[in-house]
Amino acid sequence: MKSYSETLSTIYFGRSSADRLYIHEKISCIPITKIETGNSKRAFSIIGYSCEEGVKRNQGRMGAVNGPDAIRKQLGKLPNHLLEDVAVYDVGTVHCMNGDMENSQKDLSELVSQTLNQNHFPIVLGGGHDVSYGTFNGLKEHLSNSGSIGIINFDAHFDLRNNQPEDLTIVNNSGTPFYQIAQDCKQNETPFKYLCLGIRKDANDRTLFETAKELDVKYIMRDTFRIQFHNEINAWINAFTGSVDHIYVTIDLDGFSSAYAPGVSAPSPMGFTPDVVLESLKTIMGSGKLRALDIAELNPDFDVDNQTAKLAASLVHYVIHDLP
Ligand SMILES: N=CN[C@@H](CCC(=O)O)C(=O)O
Ligand SMILES: [Mn+2]
Ligand SMILES: [Mn+2]
Repeated sequence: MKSYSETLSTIYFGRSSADRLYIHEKISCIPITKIETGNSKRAFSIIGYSCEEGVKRNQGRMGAVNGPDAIRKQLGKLPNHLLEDVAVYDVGTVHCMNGDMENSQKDLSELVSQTLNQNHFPIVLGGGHDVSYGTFNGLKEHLSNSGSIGIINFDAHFDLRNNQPEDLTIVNNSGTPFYQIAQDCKQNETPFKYLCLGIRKDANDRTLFETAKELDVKYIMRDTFRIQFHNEINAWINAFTGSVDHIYVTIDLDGFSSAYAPGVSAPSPMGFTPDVVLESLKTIMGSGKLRALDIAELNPDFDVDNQTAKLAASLVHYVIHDLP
C-alpha cells in the first residue's frame, strides 16, 4: 500500500476516567495486520480516507483532506457505553498522493476488505464522496460474489455523473462513484441496487434524474425524507433491504441541512435533519444486513464550531452502540 499511515493514539483525547467512560479510552490504534483475533462479540474498525482530489476534480471547495482527523477528535471525547465484549479499533488512514485518487480508492478497498476478512465492521471517514468507490469495492472483494450488495446513500446528490471515457471533460471524481459502480456491475452482469435518501431537485440536473431512471435507482426526494413520513420511509427501506443480501450505507454530510452541517464543500440550506437519518439507520441496522459504513464530505475549513465534525462523530457513536 503506497499511501498509508497508522493512527497516532493522541488524536483521540478527552476527559480521563478510571473506567473507560470515554471513547478515547476505548479505541485501540493498531494496524489491521497486527490485530490478533480476540474473543470480542463484535469489533469495529475505523479507517481514514484522507483525499480531496475527487472534490477538486468536481470543482468543489478544498478541505476534505482533513475530514478524518476532525471526526476522530470529536469522537474521542464522547462517552463510551460499550461493554467489554465490543472492541473498537482505528486501523489507520489512506492518503491521496500526487492527485492519484484512483490509487487511494484501490488502497482503501484493500484495507476495507482486510478489515472485513478479520470479521470487523469497517467505518470509513472521508474525504470526498469518491470514498464510496473504495468502500464498495472492498466489500465486494470480501464477499467475492456471495450475494448481492445494496447501496443506501443519504445525500442531496445522486453522484451518478457520467464519466464515459469518450467525454474527456468528465473524469472520475466525487460526483461519479455510483455511476462507476453501475458501469462495473453492468460489465460483471451483477445487479446495480442503489437507494438514495434526501435527493434535492435543486441540486441535481435533468441528466442526473435521467441516469437515475435508466439505472432503476430508487430514491426519496428531500421533501418526503422527513421524520413525519417515517412509516412510508421505513417501508421503502424495508422493501430495498429485503431485495438484497448485504447493505452498504454511505452518508454524505452535505445532505443534511447546512443548519446542522455547514462544514462541507456543497452545503444544503434545504437539506434533511438528523432525526430522520437516525430513524432510517435504525431500520437499516434492524435488517441484519449492514456490512459497512462510510461518512463523506466533511470539510473542516468551512465548519462552524466543529458542528459538522460533531454530527459525524455522533453518527459513528450511534452505529457502534446500536448495531444489533
Ligand atoms: N459529491 C458531491 N457531488 C455533487 C457536488 C455538487 C456541487 O458541487 O454543487 C455533485 O457532483 O453533484
Ligand atoms: Mn452530496
Ligand atoms: Mn455525495
